[in-house]
Amino acid sequence: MRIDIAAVGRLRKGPEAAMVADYLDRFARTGRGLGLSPIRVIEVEDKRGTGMAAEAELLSRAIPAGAVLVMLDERGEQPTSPDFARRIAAFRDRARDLCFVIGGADGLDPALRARADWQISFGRMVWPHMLVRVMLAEQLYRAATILAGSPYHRD
Ligand SMILES: C[S@@+](CC[C@H](N)C(=O)[O-])C[C@H]1O[C@@H](n2cnc3c(N)ncnc32)[C@H](O)[C@@H]1O
Repeated sequence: MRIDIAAVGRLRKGPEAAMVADYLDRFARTGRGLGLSPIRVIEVEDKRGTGMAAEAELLSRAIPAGAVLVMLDERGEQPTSPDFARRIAAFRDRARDLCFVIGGADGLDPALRARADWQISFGRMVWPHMLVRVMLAEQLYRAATILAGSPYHRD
């Protein structure tokens, strides 16, 4: 199963980039025996000033055809980590690829959000999009450890 993260903006070298790289590296190692390919991050230009619609256009072009669209949005569903892992496994078992989408400073264009197959939230507070990348990378790694039965996650 292929998992991509399509995100607005370029993550510069720094603590967030180091954390994302670390979690994605751990995911790649844990996911190898689980039928989960290494995660690819696709960055699109931050079009602050020209509006969300321009970013939505770039994101639409970046999203792989046929992928299940999982949008990150504070208004979305709040699954537990084990539920998140189970849902990923269910998509994998149906041979579906996933594309997680993270908006820019203005958020995700409503027309793009309307295309979501699943909207997930990391709580009702709004987080900076670069931190959301770190949180998503960690949750994906956590999901892989849950599916692998390793003791990283504790309820
Ligand atoms: C700074 S936020 C944009 C907030 C924007 N004002 C809005 O109303 O959507 C940038 C992106 O980070 C992600 N994000 C921020 N907070 C989030 C949360 N609590 N749960 C899930 N994703 C979140 C979303 O993808 C959002 O588009």
